[in-house]
Amino acid sequence: MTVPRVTSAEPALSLAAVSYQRQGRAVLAQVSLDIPFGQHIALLGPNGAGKSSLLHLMAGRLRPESGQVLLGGTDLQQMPGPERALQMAVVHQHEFIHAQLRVRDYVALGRTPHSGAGRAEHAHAIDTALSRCRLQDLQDRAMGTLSGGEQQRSAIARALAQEPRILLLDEPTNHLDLRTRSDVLDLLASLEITVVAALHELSLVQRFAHRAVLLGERRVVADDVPAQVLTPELVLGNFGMDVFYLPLPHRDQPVAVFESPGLRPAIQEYEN
Ligand SMILES: Nc1ncnc2c1ncn2[C@@H]1O[C@H](COP(=O)(O)OP(=O)(O)OP(=O)(O)O)[C@@H](O)[C@H]1O
Repeated sequence: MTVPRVTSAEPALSLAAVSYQRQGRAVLAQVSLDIPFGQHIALLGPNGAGKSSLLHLMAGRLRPESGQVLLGGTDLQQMPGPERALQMAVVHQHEFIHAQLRVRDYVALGRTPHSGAGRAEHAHAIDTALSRCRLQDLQDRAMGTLSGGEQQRSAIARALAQEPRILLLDEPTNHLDLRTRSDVLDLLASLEITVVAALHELSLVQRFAHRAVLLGERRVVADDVPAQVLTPELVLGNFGMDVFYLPLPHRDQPVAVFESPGLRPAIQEYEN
């Protein structure tokens, strides 16, 4: 079966009234989303809101109870895995890491769907991915000897070596130190492909996302530009935190700072 080439006239990924349950309990109900090509989306929500489940549904790893997930107009469930892998790469929250594998060989696994490519093409894609994730110096190390952050960067490099048109990531900044976290978000922001990333760090959303989708109570609570989703009302209602926006001279947008509501009287007193 050949998959129609995805064109920019239709959404890269489309969820139509997708419902999903685990062990008889509804996790997502009637979720609909159209994700255009090149858009970067932050998938937000408190623990257990269904972010990972939604990413697994988008990746075709889970099957909806009802509704459809379409990749370039084709139902993902009808699309053979290798065809899907030519278009979409996934970085899971808990990647299975092959401890004995060299970093370069692990990243090269991303080339698996490109069976028709030549040696030079593979090498170029692997070198580019290693370089973008600052892994050139580690490429001969065994994966099992890397730190959690280095393994995370390797998992992202493997996904980039796949040269996908859509990249799905589940909490890609886990395990990363401050500098690497910032680098990874800048890297994601620089990608000219569709990116959907589940993120817990709300203060970083604006660094890479054009759009934020907030999940809560099995459905999409808000879906808009990040500033319209990370409003004080929605942040308090969904995360139980206050958000303050601080202008900084070197940034175009104010920086979001999250505080416990218990500190509100002290902050208001300071502001006055
Ligand atoms: N294998 C499973 N069996 C049963 N229930 C599950 C399973 N995996 C997830 N769930 C439940 O499905 C719901 C959604 O989980 P999911 O992991 O999608 O949320 P999440 O938003 O990604 O959470 P987190 O931020 O904690 O990673 C939760 O209530 C969770 O307990």
